[in-house]
Amino acid sequence: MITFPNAKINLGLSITEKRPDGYHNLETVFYPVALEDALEIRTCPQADNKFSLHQYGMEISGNPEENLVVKAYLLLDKEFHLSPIEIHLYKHIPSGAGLGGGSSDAAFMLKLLNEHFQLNLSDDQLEVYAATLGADCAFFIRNAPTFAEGIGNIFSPISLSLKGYQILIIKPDVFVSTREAFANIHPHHPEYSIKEAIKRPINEWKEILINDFENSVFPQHPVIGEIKAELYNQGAVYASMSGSGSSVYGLFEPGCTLPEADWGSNAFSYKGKL
Ligand SMILES: C[C@](O)(CO)[C@H](O)COP(=O)(O)OP(=O)(O)OC[C@H]1O[C@@H](n2ccc(N)nc2=O)[C@H](O)[C@@H]1O
Ligand SMILES: Nc1ncnc2c1ncn2[C@@H]1O[C@H](COP(=O)(O)OP(=O)(O)OP(=O)(O)O)[C@@H](O)[C@H]1O
Repeated sequence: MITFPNAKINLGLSITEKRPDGYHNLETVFYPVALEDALEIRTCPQADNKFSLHQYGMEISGNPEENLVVKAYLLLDKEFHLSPIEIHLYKHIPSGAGLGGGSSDAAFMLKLLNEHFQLNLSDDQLEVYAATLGADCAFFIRNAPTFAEGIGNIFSPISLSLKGYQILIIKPDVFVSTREAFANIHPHHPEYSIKEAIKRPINEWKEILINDFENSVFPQHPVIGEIKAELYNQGAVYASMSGSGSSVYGLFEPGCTLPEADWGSNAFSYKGKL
């Protein structure tokens, strides 16, 4: 059985307060994007090991046990004693990009196992499992435009459609640590609530929809801010860093030609439709 875990972008991201547990409360809108990994599982009842992981495409650091798809399998195996499986993961979503690639793989693995082994878990139950694997994971269970608060795990659906808009995502060859990005933030409540900002026409977002991480990440990695400026130069209606970086996206009017530019050596780029 095969599935295609997709990426997300953040439309606005306010870090509102630091919590006693060290995490931060935030507000953001998650929006799914059709940049996808591929994830396949096959049951191997006779296998000696519970799982084997075969990876292709972009490399991910860490041992198989640290891969979020394996963590997702072991989480459900603890409860439901699943058959051994072979996992094939093709990585196309860059890591350390703020695109939620690892989180998406984990959530899609839970959904895949639920279907494959007929566990009959509801979306609510899957979200609870997903939330234990990472801050962004639960979003990918329902995978629809969502306003998120808390540590990024309390959801309310929003009616927002960017259908027809085009997206260009650029990830320069720069690694931003999410943990460090949070550590450099001075939390505050936004002047213009993201929930309200998102209701305004897209051509007004430039002034009112802000990702708080840009202020702390751009000075350390100027190339990321330069890409954002270039996306506006080239006609983006809205441009922003996603999550804690290092990727930046631009939204472009339906039908316009997306820019071709030299985004720097080893930069990753993706063009698609929302
Ligand atoms: C910034 C976002 O990308 C917004 O979409 C996410 O909140 C980050 O999610 P993520 O990469 O899945 O983050 P995790 O792997 O769960 O956490 C990495 C580290 O970021 C910090 N962290 C994360 C989420 C949060 N709400 N507050 C935090 O302070 C913690 O130090 C944590 O140890
Ligand atoms: N299946 C996986 N795909 C990608 N990264 C994984 C996976 N499993 C574990 N990881 C680890 O998770 C870390 C972050 O990966 P991820 O792709 O979620 O990045 P991100 O861009 O920081 O996402 P986010 O938007 O959640 O901040 C990487 O350092 C990687 O070692």
